[in-house]
Amino acid sequence: MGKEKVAIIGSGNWGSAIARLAGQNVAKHPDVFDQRVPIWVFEEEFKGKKLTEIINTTHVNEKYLPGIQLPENIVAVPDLVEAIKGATALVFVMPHQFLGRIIEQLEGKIEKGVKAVSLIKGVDVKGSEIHIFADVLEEKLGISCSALSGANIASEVATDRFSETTIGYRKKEEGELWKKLFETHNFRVDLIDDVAGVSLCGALKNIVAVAAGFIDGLQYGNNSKAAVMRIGLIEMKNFCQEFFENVKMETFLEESAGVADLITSCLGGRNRKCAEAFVTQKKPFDVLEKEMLNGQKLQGIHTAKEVYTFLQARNRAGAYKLFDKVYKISWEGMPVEQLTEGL
Ligand SMILES: NC(=O)C1=CN([C@@H]2O[C@H](COP(=O)(O)OP(=O)(O)OC[C@H]3O[C@@H](n4cnc5c(N)ncnc54)[C@H](O)[C@@H]3O)[C@@H](O)[C@H]2O)C=CC1
Ligand SMILES: O=C(CO)COP(=O)(O)O
Repeated sequence: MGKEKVAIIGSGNWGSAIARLAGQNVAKHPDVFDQRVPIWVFEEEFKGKKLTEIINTTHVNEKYLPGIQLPENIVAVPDLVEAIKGATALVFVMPHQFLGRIIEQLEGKIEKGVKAVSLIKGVDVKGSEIHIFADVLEEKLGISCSALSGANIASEVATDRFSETTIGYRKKEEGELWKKLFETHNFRVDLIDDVAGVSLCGALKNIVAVAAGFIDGLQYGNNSKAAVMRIGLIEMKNFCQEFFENVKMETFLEESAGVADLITSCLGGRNRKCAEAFVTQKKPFDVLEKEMLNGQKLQGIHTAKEVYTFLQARNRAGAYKLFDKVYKISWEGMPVEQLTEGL
C-alpha cells in the first residue's frame, strides 16, 4: 500500500494549531505518511501580503495563529482542488458556516477510498432535518468520515500544554490512523466508536458557552455558571438521545469531547468571551466578532439559531429552555436578565 497523503482543509486558529501537530507527526512516521502536507488557505491579504505567501515564507500563520512556528512540510495552497489533489486522508477544519461552499467545490473531485476526519464544531440544519458534518461529508463526497473534538483551545494546544481530545471513528483502523497523525506527548488522543456523540458534543457545548459568557457579563458568579453548565450538559444529552441513535453516554461523561470541552469552553473560549462583551458592551455579536476576534469566527450563536430552527420545526423548542434562551437573547432582543428564569 502507498503512503497516506494528508491534506488539511482550513487554516484558521484551530486549523493552524492542528496543522502544526500533523506536520510534526508525518515527519515522525515517514513509513506511513507522505512528507508534504498541503493546507488549503482561504486567500486574503494580511499586512499587504497574501496569507499563503506569508505562511510559505515565514512558516507562521500570522493572522490566525501568530507567534507559532509551523513545520516546513506544511504548504499553504490557495486553490482548494489543487490542495486536495492526490490526497488520501482529508482533515476538514473550518468554521461550520463555510463548509457548504467547500463541499460544492469538492463534489465529484474526490477519489474512492479517501478517508476524512471532521474537526468542525457545528451541525447542519435544514428545517426539521439535522445532520452532523461527518455524515454530510460522507453522503456528499462518498468518503468515510471520523470526527475529532475535545477540550482543545487552539492557543494552548499550539504551545504544547497538556490536553486531551477524542476521535469518534466508524472503522477502528481509520481512528488509529488519525490518532497517529495528531497524537503527541502533550496532546493525548482517545478513540471511541461514536462519531455522532463526539460531533454533537462539540457543536452543542458552544451554545452553553454563550450562556456561560452571559452569566459572566451579568457578574452572577461561579454558582450560576456551574448551574448553567450542568443544565447545558443535560440539554446536550437529552437532545442527542431524542434526535440521534446510539450516542454513547460515556462520550459525555468520560471523554474530552464531552464534559471537559464544555468546561474549557465555558471558562476560556471565544464564544464565552464575546457573550460576556455582548452583555457589558451592549453591541451585537457581528460587531463584537469583528472587533474582538481579528477574523476568527463565532460558532455558538449560529448553532443556537440552527438548533432553535430545528426544534421549532419539530415543535420541541420549549423542551430545551437554555438553548432556547441563548437563541432569543442573541438574536431576538430578549433581555439577558431573563436567561435564568424558568430554567
Ligand atoms: N479555535 C479553537 O480554539 C478551536 C476551534 N475548533 C473548531 O474548529 C473549526 C475551525 O475553527 P478555527 O480554525 O478556529 O477557525 P477561525 O475561527 O480561526 O476562523 C477563521 C477561518 O475562517 C476562514 N474563512 C473566513 N471567511 C471564509 C469564507 N468565506 N470561506 C471559507 N473560509 C473562510 C479564514 O480563512 C480562517 O481560516 C470550528 O468549527 C471551531 O469550532 C475546535 C477546537 C478548538
Ligand atoms: O472548541 C473550543 C475549545 O475546545 C473553542 O471554543 P471557542 O470557539 O468558544 O473558542
